[in-house]
Amino acid sequence: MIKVVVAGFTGEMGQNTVKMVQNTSDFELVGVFAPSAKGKSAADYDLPETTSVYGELQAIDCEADVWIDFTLPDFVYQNVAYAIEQGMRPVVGTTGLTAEQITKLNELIQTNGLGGLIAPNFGMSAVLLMKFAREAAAYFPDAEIIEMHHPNKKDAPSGTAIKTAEMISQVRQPHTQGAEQEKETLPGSRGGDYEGMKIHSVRLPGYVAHEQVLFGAPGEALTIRQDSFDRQSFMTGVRLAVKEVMNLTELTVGLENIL
Ligand SMILES: NC(=O)C1=CN([C@@H]2O[C@H](COP(=O)(O)OP(=O)(O)OC[C@H]3O[C@@H](n4cnc5c(N)ncnc54)[C@H](OP(=O)(O)O)[C@@H]3O)[C@@H](O)[C@H]2O)C=CC1
Ligand SMILES: O=C(O)C1=N[C@H](C(=O)O)C[C@H](O)C1
Repeated sequence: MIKVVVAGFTGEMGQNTVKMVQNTSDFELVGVFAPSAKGKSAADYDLPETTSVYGELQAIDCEADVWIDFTLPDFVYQNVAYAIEQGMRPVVGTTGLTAEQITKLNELIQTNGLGGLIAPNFGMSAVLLMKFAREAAAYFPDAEIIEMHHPNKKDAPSGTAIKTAEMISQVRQPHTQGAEQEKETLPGSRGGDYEGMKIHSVRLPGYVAHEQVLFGAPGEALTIRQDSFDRQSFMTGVRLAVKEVMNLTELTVGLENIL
């Protein structure tokens, strides 16, 4: 039995994750954490009384094997560091961790003899989009990324878009795209810049999580697109990560590394 804590359990992803944990026979939901849950009980959320409900990070004292984090970019580092110090293996979906923070968390994991997984996207369509984009970029070095999400998303660009750009940059020489003397008459029109690639973030009602990578070359173009229409699309990956993290001995980044 793998004992699991879900941090961010009241959020969009947290609610889906709680259901997944409860519906997976070899997982046990031993704790849930969200600031708004301070002073609340399991009964307030229709959770079994064996599930501890926490509203403050430092109060979390339950014995657990895995910490699943779907919180917010501003708090994920402190949450995951605490979880590792409590002996839990992090499965991190929350985006926004810096390279420096990831290095520090990996050192903490090594010190505590654990393993962990960070995945900017647990969806198979997104994992494949990033792999295909890296393959295409070797032949089409001029690319722009458009990510589209629901209007409640706090960070831009998405972690998936940044990971996509990072993977493309493994096979692409940094270079500017567009006119040498281009002028933005409306600031921000050309989007964010990653080694000369442009990244654009769309936030609209009706969208959940979507990304397309546009490649252009003389006389031709290539577009690769993924769509997550429902957050259920992430749950297979999260379930796999919880099982596989028990065998990891370092902090692994990217779901593709455990497929
Ligand atoms: N890797 C992946 O596949 C995916 C990653 N994500 C990422 O997951 C994160 C969450 O997304 P989403 O569920 O839509 O966000 P929501 O805004 O719906 O939920 C955020 C959750 O974080 C909690 N929270 C707020 N502050 C803190 C804190 N200080 N410590 C702990 N928890 C806190 C909220 O609790 P409260 O009730 O107190 O407000 C809430 O439960 C984002 O970073 C997003 O990019 C999203 C989808 C897929
Ligand atoms: O905030 C979201 O919803 C999502 N965030 C992740 C990201 O920033 O890449 C993953 C997915 O796109 C959904």
